Amino acid sequence: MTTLAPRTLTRFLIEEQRRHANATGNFTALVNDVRLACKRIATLIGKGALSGAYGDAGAINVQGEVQKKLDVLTNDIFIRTNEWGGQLAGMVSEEMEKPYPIPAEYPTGKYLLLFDPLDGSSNVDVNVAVGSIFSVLRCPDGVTDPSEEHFLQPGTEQVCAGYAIYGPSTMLVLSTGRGVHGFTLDREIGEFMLTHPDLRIPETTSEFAINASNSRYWESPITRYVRECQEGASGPRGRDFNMRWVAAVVAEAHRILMRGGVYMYPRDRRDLTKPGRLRLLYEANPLGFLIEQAGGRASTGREPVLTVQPESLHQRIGFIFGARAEVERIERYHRECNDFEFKAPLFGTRSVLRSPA
Ligand SMILES: O=P(O)(O)OC[C@H]1O[C@](O)(COP(=O)(O)O)[C@@H](O)[C@@H]1O
Ligand SMILES: [Mg+2]
Ligand SMILES: [Mg+2]
Repeated sequence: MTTLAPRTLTRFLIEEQRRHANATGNFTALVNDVRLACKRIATLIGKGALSGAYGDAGAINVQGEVQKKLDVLTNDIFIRTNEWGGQLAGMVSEEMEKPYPIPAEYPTGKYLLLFDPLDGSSNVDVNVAVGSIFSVLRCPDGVTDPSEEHFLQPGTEQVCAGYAIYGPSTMLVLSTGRGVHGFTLDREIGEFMLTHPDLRIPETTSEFAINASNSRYWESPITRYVRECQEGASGPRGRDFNMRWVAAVVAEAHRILMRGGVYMYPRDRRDLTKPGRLRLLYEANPLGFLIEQAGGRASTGREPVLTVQPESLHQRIGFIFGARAEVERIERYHRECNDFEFKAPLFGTRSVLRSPA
């Protein structure tokens, strides 16, 4: 009697590596370290209130948000697990104002790692799913000590993107630019097993996600889209829609990769200094990369999110993603809407596909 070769993340990475004749194994080692960071975080989160790490850390991060103890701890886990291996030239995190340089005692490598170590951290204290989101970029040639400008690459440049979700089970979902693959952590053997190969997002959906408490700040294309969904079978869409809101974009992205849907955290008028809620470099870009790789669409409402030229490390952006036909409809509503908000120069974003104005 024989057993089947296990379809593990290790095997997936080695097979990816074999596809590249000149591969050094550095990228494989990098994803291995990210995986270890996610397993460490899964263990910590899984202890719940027993971890002793619930509650606020007593500090404010660069976003002006109150840090949770777990924000700080998970950031430290990402840093410590990834800094020593020799694959990275630097890191950027939601929780650190400046890029993190690799300490002099360790060798440096050719990749940049950008991450949100704990997404949806307000969910932790109520035992609802949270996750970690990461993006891998190439460090520009000849740069060994990258500064902010070297991280400001559009999402199209990502070598790899992924997330871990710490829910009823822990999953790691990633793409190296050849589809999106989901791995479930088998806690007994400590390995991620390929359980969801080649994820695809259905082109249409009857499920949308938006924080409706912000509706008074929305721009008219979003108001129109949501109103038409709410009008259901008797409205212009001719069918009923369902709504969800988990308050963790990683969990929303995961649901959409699993069963479809559309997510909106659009630019709005709540705070004109913040053109959107989500962060471009370590939330929208990696999740947008996965969504596009799964056949969906990721947009600001006005342009593909992956083509936006970043202007700062912690830049926020309107983010709309999911079922391709729905996102294209929302983009059309933005084109059709001619009100003054649409042209507000305050929100200018530069796209690599557009010549600068
Ligand atoms: O509180 P709101 O407006 O519902 O915002 C929820 C959004 O904020 C975020 O939680 C931000 O992430 P962090 O927890 O990493 O700061 C998103 O994941 C989520 O979609
Ligand atoms: Mg986040
Ligand atoms: Mg976070």
